[in-house]
Amino acid sequence: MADQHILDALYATVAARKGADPDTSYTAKLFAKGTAKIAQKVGEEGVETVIAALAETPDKVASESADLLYHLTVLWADQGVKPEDVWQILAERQGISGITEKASRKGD
Ligand SMILES: N=c1c2ncn([C@@H]3O[C@H](COP(=O)(O)OP(=O)(O)OP(=O)(O)O)[C@@H](O)[C@H]3O)c2ncn1[C@@H]1O[C@H](COP(=O)(O)O)[C@@H](O)[C@H]1O
Repeated sequence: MADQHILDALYATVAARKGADPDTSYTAKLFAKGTAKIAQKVGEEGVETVIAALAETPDKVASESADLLYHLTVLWADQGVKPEDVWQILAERQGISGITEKASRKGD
């Protein structure tokens, strides 16, 4: 457990809430509302993070970022995306400059 990333642990908790009682679990309530609501929450938390950056404090950016990451893990579980799928993509990108990658897409 010590070397498990907190997002992996959060994902495991979130995924285990599928089918749980919406009266006692906020995550179960989101799953019951469905993909559109879950995706909407990710968008809202993203916007709240942007607002915190533009008009509030670094502490608020951190707490909105935590809300965003939590809702993103709910979206992953809803979509059947596992954290390791995302980690794999990030690992494959390591060492590849975003500028180089963008240039390789020119003409797509
Ligand atoms: N990390 C979180 C987490 N971060 C934010 N939130 C909830 O996300 C909600 C976001 O706030 P909002 O004001 O947008 O919520 P709201 O107004 O009720 O949203 P609407 O659905 O009405 O749009 C709040 O209710 C927060 O409590 C979280 N809820 C749960 N977790 C984790 O998920 C675990 C399981 O939680 P339950 O499913 O509730 O047992 C917890 O132990 C935590 O580890």
